[in-house]
Amino acid sequence: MSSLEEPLGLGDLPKLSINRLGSFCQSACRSTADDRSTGNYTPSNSGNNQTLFHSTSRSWHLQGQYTDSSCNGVDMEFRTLPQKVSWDLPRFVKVVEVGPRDGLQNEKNIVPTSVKIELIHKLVASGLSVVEATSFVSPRWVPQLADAKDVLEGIQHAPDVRFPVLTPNLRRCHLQGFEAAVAAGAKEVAVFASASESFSKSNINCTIEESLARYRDVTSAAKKHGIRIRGYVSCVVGCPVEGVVHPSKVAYVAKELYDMGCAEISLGDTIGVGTPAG
Ligand SMILES: CC(C)(COP(=O)([O-])OP(=O)([O-])OC[C@H]1O[C@@H](n2cnc3c(N)ncnc32)[C@H](O)[C@@H]1OP(=O)([O-])[O-])[C@@H](O)C(=O)NCCC(=O)NCCSC(=O)C[C@@](C)(O)CC(=O)[O-]
Repeated sequence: MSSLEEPLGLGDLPKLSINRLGSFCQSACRSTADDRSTGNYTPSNSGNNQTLFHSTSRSWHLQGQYTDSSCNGVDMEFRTLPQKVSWDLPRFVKVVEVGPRDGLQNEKNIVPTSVKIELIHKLVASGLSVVEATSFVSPRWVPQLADAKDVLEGIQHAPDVRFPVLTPNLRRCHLQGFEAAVAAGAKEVAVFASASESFSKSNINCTIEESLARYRDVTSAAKKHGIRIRGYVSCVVGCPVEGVVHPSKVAYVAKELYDMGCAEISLGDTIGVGTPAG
């Protein structure tokens, strides 16, 4: 699942100018640093060769001759490749890792809490800075994540890593949903709507409008607590029951989520039908 932190219009996309295509391929093998605010990007220099990848306003340039033996033991030089290749790329790609939630919610066998915590720590250690940790949903609906409180309380929080959790409602009774998430230390939550009525019904047992009303409660409480909110729209291309989903429905739900304060909207091709035509 990917999402854009800020919507980029075509005009906002930077032009990528690369003097040597091969250099780009090689640097991609071992990229290490990515300064999102400036667009500066400096691959590691573990080999003997130097390369610099930087941006000046909207243009990216790769400078210097580059040979590298660090990727697959191949020593390549790209003198013969085209001198300049240009195409449009976004300034950065944000990865939101959802395995501990989206992956484990479907596991036939319930994964022990300690293993979930270890998984999350390993994902963070691999360099991921946003790891969706769990869901504060009904344990009747998703027994695999019934230990949400223990998982969120058990992980080591770090200032530069975010652990959003799914919250389907403010609460139903006792300490549930958003309120339980906050009590367990959540600093970021996600609400999840659908562009398809059938999917909404089967996933969260309510209509799209009912879900949006619940999420308005969640988002207004989140704003009071200074908690960041992500929004999901499921079935943005197709629904397993309804088939094709019209883009206007997706736009409607996304705008509602945006208007209620979601800082980021994930458009999910939930059943994976958004493949290129032809
Ligand atoms: C939304 C509900 C809760 C409605 O479920 P409901 O049964 O309609 O809820 P209700 O209000 O009638 O309450 C029924 C029972 O649930 C309890 N309850 C009510 N709320 C909570 C709560 N927050 N936490 C714990 N318990 C809760 C409530 O206390 C009550 O308990 P009882 O009195 O019967 O003992 C339910 O349908 C649910 O939990 N659904 C979650 C489904 C889910 O997690 N789906 C997977 C995530 S979505 C997804 O994967 C898509 C996504 C995000 O990845 C994007 C994409 O790829 O498309």
